[in-house]
Amino acid sequence: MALYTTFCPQLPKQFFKLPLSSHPFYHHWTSRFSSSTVSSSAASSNEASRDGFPARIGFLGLGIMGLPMAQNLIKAGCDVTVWNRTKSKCDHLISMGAKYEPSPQEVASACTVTFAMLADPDSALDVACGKYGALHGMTEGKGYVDVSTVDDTTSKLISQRIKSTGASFLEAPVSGSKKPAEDGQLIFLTAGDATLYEMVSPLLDIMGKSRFYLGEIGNGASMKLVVNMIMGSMMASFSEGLLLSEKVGLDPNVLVEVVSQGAISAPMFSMKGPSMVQSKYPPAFPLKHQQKDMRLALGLAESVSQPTPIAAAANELYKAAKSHGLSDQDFSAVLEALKTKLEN
Ligand SMILES: NC(=O)C1=CN([C@@H]2O[C@H](COP(=O)(O)OP(=O)(O)OC[C@H]3O[C@@H](n4cnc5c(N)ncnc54)[C@H](OP(=O)(O)O)[C@@H]3O)[C@@H](O)[C@H]2O)C=CC1
Ligand SMILES: O=CC(=O)O
Repeated sequence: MALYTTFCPQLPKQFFKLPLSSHPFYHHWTSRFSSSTVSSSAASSNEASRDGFPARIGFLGLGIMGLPMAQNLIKAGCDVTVWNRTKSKCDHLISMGAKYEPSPQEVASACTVTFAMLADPDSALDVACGKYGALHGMTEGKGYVDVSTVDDTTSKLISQRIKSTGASFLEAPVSGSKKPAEDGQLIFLTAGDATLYEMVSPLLDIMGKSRFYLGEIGNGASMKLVVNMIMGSMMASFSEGLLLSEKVGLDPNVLVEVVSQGAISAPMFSMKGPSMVQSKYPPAFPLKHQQKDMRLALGLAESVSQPTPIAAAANELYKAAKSHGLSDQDFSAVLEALKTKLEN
């Protein structure tokens, strides 16, 4: 399997303040999506909106990440149709002008491109391919972009099913948390249909600061899992350091400051350290999702017989944190599991 990496530098944000009709992909997009193969509902959705955006865009899954991502599309003038399992989470976006459809199928049917931001492999698969899943609204000429963090096997399965309708599929998990999502500063790790990638790039650039195209389906999912495996191990190690500093009579706030000035400085430590010292974990990246990513990354490592002892040890800590009721706290709450372990 050839892995090739193309880094597409972020176009300046001002670029998107121009009417989209001046974007190089605009004509490509409008001509592709106004082809006769598009269903009638999609054909009507292909008319340029009043702000010059060429298509109706669907967004499925409005949790911590999906909501601000969809919101940024709306703010940029896109014609967005939303769905979420818990309908009340759509209300804010509807008040901003979003349309609503009662199922993923109906969103996909009404839209040209549909994004999905779901919790885990099971929900991503169900929303894409389940009974009222997006699959049933997809036809040739449409695109499905899954931005959830899942494993490569799940992504390949969703891709196969979506493509069996004649539609295109792109996996595009994101690196970056709640604040980068709000600020349109996410990093997209994409793979799959290159034409769809080109077509949705202006939308990715509204939601993100950079994007990587990694080739075959599965490469985006795997890249995301490797990144989050590193992140999860770093957070577990940082937690040990904070607790150790305190136990030996040092001020953990000073440790955060020292770390921030050296070679191991990381924005994550500077951002989360101060609240961790106060045992506060407002959820930006829920701990249950970090543990899911550790589990999936370990499965990935297993598939190629790669030893990952550090990640395996960190995973045990996240599992312990979950069993202590910390699933919905920020993943930095892994520190609490370590405290409990030390106290036991
Ligand atoms: N938070 C973060 O910092 C980041 C998260 N991610 C990844 O993005 C994805 C979403 O994360 P985040 O927004 O934080 O998660 P949340 O837990 O806030 O949101 C999860 C979303 O999935 C929906 N969902 C869950 N189960 C089902 C189901 N069975 N059927 C239909 N919908 C379901 C939820 O619907 P409902 O509202 O009804 O519960 C909600 O819309 C995850 O894969 C995560 O790993 C990636 C980068 C950063
Ligand atoms: O997946 C989480 C993130 O911060 O990236």
